[in-house]
Amino acid sequence: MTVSTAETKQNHSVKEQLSNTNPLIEFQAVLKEAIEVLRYPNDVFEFLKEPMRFLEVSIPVRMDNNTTKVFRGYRAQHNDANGPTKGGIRFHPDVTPEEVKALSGWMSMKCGITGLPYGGAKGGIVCDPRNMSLRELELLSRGYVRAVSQIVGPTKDIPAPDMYTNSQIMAWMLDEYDHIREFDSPGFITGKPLALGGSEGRETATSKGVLYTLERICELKKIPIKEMTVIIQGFGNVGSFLAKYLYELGAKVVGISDVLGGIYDPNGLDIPLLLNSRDSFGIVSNDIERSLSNQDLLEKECDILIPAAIGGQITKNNANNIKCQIVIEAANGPTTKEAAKILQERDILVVPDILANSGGVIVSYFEWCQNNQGYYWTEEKVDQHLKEKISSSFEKVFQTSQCFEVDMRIAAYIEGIRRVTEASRLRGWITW
Ligand SMILES: NC(=O)C1=CN([C@@H]2O[C@H](COP(=O)(O)OP(=O)(O)OC[C@H]3O[C@@H](n4cnc5c(N)ncnc54)[C@H](O)[C@@H]3O)[C@@H](O)[C@H]2O)C=CC1
Ligand SMILES: O=C(O)CCC(=O)C(=O)O
Repeated sequence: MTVSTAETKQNHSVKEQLSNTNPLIEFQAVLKEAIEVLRYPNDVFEFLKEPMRFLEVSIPVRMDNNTTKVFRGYRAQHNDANGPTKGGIRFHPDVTPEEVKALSGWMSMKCGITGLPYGGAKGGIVCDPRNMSLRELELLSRGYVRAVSQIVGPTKDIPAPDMYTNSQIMAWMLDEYDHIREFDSPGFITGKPLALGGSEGRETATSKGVLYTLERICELKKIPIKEMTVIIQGFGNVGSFLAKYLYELGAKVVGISDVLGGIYDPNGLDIPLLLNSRDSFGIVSNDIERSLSNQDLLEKECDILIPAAIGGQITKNNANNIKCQIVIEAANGPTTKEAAKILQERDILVVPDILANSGGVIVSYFEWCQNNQGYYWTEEKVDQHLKEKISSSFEKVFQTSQCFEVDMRIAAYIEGIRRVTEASRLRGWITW
């Protein structure tokens, strides 16, 4: 697959925008504010601002043209006081150590809010999977597992899919781990195919979680979803299922995008057609015209804006131009702290990533429980438990935001920090 000029331009402008945002600094800034609201000592900030463990590895891969290419890979384990660490693996050309560290911190917060018996982790490999063959991807996936095998495992650190990784990549990783350990360990990784011990409902879990969060917001604001206009940035695992569910519920999805640009129609898009024309990387067929850039799409009028692609999309540069009532963060880290402040001043509600997209890790937890028990649930059971867990997490964060008079992001961090620090304190890792 070759990269088009349009894509190069799009990537270039995204990079320019991202160059001003460092996800680790973003994570640390909100962490610090939440710790101050809690009146916890600064030692807590010093303890949580970086992952407890960070591994950087080289992965040599014999490419199809017979040359050897060496890829950089990372695994960050933020805090394991509450249990083994948990978090996805991202394959993306722009992966950086700072991004992986921040993503691991966000995972700790997510697991804390939702009360899962995990700490946060995240992995990443600097690569462009869209320009690699299946054979090369398999070798890279297996090489990554060999390189990190000492620090991962079903009771240590459990990976899962994230951007540009999927159930097939999880299957190769599981197989490699089983070879190294010499026994069958389905609980090593989640988001794997059903035939290898995956869970019903994991593929759709993140988007369903976002949907349940949105339903709660609509109830609170007393606006029916049917009357909503929605824009979704990103049409991959999260964005595409979300578009499908919203369309089925009668909402008007007026804009979507992929890495190549935005597709917009104020009368509503033909979502079934777009779903049929997307590839496994969440890219819609080139026959469909992208009338505007990703950045322009974010500034179009709608009721609900859902960033569901990459981080650093809503910044101080465009926050004043956003024209919606509610932003639901399906992606990790799409809104910078400065931008969130501007949106709050403009009375735009932001539902934070660490709450809104926690459906993925919640169902990954159910998958791990099923693997440990060797007993598998129906999709209805998975869905019912997901709804219960995300709804109770939402109520907790909402109450905390009222109680401390803070926005939902700070409230979500407060819940995450409380749980991580309680376990760390009981273990004697921090004292005050
Ligand atoms: N898959 C999961 O279970 C979870 C995913 N997330 C987050 O949701 C977001 C999306 O993840 P997935 O849907 O799994 O990824 P994916 O790889 O399935 O899809 C990514 C989508 O984003 C688009 N995209 C890539 N680069 C872009 C750019 N520069 N500008 C605009 N669009 C771009 C792609 O074309 C594709 O449509 C990520 O931030 C991820 O960390 C969060 C929680 C769980
Ligand atoms: O399913 C998981 O364990 C982690 C999903 C993830 O990486 C995320 O929530 O960002």
